[in-house]
Amino acid sequence: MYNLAKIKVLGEELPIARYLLKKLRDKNTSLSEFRKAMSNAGKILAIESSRELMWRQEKVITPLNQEAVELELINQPLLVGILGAALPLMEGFIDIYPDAPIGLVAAKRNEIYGSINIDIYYKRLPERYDEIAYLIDPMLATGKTMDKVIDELYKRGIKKIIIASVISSKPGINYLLSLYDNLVIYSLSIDNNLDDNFFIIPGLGDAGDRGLGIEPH
Ligand SMILES: O=P(O)(O)OC[C@H]1O[C@H](OP(=O)(O)OP(=O)(O)O)[C@H](O)[C@@H]1O
Repeated sequence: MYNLAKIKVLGEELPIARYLLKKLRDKNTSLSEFRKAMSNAGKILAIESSRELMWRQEKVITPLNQEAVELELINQPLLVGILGAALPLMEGFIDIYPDAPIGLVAAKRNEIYGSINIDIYYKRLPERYDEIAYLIDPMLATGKTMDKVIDELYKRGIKKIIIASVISSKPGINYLLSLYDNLVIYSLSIDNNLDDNFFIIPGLGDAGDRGLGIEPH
């Protein structure tokens, strides 16, 4: 099913990913613990997906005046976060890639006649960026928000998009795969279903409300 795409589910191979998912899914997790777990999820997503970026060898001289050859990024990836749930997850990415430029998009999901419509109401993206972009959002539910933002990124010259999410739904991934054949997706978990309100189940609830500490109105 996922022949041309690359999908990495970190919870299948990294115990720490399951440990973070336990914290994030538990409805009794406090705000500070939730944020910490999100930020750590961002770090492991950033680290595990570093193989998707372009690196060059670079020589350094150690304090013992010895040469060592290690790696440096050829270009910084653009870190694009979808507000507001992505904020604590972005923190982890920024820790790992402190020199990376940041783009922000805010999107609202509107339910109309039993389906979801996306309204992008804020965009702070470069006019052109001919490099790799991360698309960072803890939840990939129907996939419609990501679809809108992917479109914005391709219009700006982005040549490869790495989706980084904490929980993705099977229907949401299938929706994106039906539209794009070259997606790279890193997620801590893939959950099977969406409920009648298009929330991922079992999921972790509303990642925006839980990570920001308020319900908007
Ligand atoms: O895959 P989709 O069905 O498009 O849904 C995913 C979107 O829903 C959540 O945001 P939400 O609408 O709750 O906004 P918030 O982050 O501001 O709370 C989530 O953070 C994604 O942005």
